[in-house]
Amino acid sequence: MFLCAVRPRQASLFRSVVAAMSTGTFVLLQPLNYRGGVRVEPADSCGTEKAFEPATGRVIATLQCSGEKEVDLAVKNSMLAFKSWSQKSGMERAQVLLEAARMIKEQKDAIATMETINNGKSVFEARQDVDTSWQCLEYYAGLAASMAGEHIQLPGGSFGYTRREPLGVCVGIGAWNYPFQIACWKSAPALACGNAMIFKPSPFTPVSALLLAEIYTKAGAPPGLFNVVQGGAATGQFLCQHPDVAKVSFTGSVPTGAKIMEMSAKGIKPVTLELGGKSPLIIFEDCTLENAVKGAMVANFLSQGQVCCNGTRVFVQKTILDKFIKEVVEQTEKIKIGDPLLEDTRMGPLINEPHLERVLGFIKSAKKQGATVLYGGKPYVPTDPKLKHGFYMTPCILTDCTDDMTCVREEIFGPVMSILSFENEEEVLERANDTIYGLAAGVFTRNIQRAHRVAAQLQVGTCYINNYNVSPVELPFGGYKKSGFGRENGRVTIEYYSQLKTVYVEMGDVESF
Ligand SMILES: NC(=O)c1ccc[n+]([C@@H]2O[C@H](COP(=O)([O-])OP(=O)(O)OC[C@H]3O[C@@H](n4cnc5c(N)ncnc54)[C@H](O)[C@@H]3O)[C@@H](O)[C@H]2O)c1
Ligand SMILES: NCCCC=O
Repeated sequence: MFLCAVRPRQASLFRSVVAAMSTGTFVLLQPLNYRGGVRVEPADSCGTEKAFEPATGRVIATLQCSGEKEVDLAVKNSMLAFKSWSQKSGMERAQVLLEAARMIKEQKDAIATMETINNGKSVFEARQDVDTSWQCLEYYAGLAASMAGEHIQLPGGSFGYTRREPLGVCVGIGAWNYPFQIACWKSAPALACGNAMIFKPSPFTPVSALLLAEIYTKAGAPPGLFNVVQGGAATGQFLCQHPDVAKVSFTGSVPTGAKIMEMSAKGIKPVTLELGGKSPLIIFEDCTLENAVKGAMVANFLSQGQVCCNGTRVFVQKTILDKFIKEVVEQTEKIKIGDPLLEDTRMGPLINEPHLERVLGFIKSAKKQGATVLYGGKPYVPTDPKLKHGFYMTPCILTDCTDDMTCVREEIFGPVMSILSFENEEEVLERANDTIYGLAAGVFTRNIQRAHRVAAQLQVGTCYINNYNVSPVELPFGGYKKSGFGRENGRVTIEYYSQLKTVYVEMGDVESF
């Protein structure tokens, strides 16, 4: 068994160590909080949490959940960093972000390996997540120097101008499905705007945010600019309720999002909420079928189906239903399930045992409600003996689904595709929009007018035309309805991490009463 104890200045050692690692060998012993530019044990704790390697079911770390005192220390430390960082020019901030992006690129394989060990997604996918992470840092580095206000001419030679200013210490709270990417997508725009950030990863995936923290420090960020506190709900609450926290950006479930908003409302803090979904994917008879099938696979089985924007309600026009089902089953049979660190694996384990049970429970209830399990949906034990306690299942295709079934209404967050049929555009639009969620949607058609007409009418934050689950950092990402508000990525996110000051300048005399 390999015991890894990596210190901040040992990044190159870390790289070679991780590159040499295989499934079933990693144990993390060093402190998991990051404050003031170094790893630290929390000053106090409110319990412990275990982090697993989903591929083997082994515990890789036991983390101390940060208590109120540790959260306060992290906030004070970040406030100090904010003082100097907020005074820097956009170009100066950009240099740090660009250097951090360069280091992420250089350490891509090591970061992806670590992510795979802690999260279970295939290393093939984890590398793509690392790419969208450094790209995000580069993107906001590019915007940092061009952030500017306006000059407004007023009567009598007086004038006004606006300054785009940072908010202060921002909190980022992450979900477990994209641990490194979420930390980057929140911190890059926050830091580019001149804020400091305290990030709390999910207790299931505490590891990769620390790699990012170390990279920021090495890239020249002042100590405390990006701190990491570990813990679960209680630690998250301490962060949201702290009076010196200026903003909370949250990624996670709808019920937790509601709590975050409530806590933030008490402190009049702006929030960004990136929440769950139950997105529709609409496949018209005039699509290119091969692309539509591939799109449905990407929309459902990426990251073992644990993706917020997955298109899990697959509406297929009746005339091509049989053909589509035949093709999608054939493609699903080919998915290689197993050790996520192997190059040709495309489906690893789910995040943990309770979640696996929950997903299997949805399939059971779908059967009870009349759906047909056409393919998969069963626990899976890989042949490799070291994987026998991992949290695997076969990808599942449900047919004969109806709009009122639980599997069609609720977010399953696992590899379960529900196929529904439809007759015409008007009908499918009404059904697609009949949900509390509004994160994403997809439409496959070769009719250009129809594609844009449908996209305009879908009540969602992102609509993919003839593709699915593509996340270029230049495009804003976020939800409508209960899938949240605020955006990540794109130019618009600058507005969510900054505030506007108006300055009035009098050029004449003050008129008296
Ligand atoms: N829209 C998006 O961009 C996006 C991206 C990824 C995941 N998600 C959603 O996230 C969910 C899965 O993630 P999850 O299971 O980690 O979600 P979750 O809501 O259980 O937890 C998310 C985070 O919130 C913390 N937390 C839990 N209770 C809290 C509280 N009372 N106060 C403060 N913090 C608290 C958790 O420790 C974790 O860090 C799914 O619904 C998925 O769709 C959304
Ligand atoms: N790749 C971005 C999607 C994150 C949602 O879970």
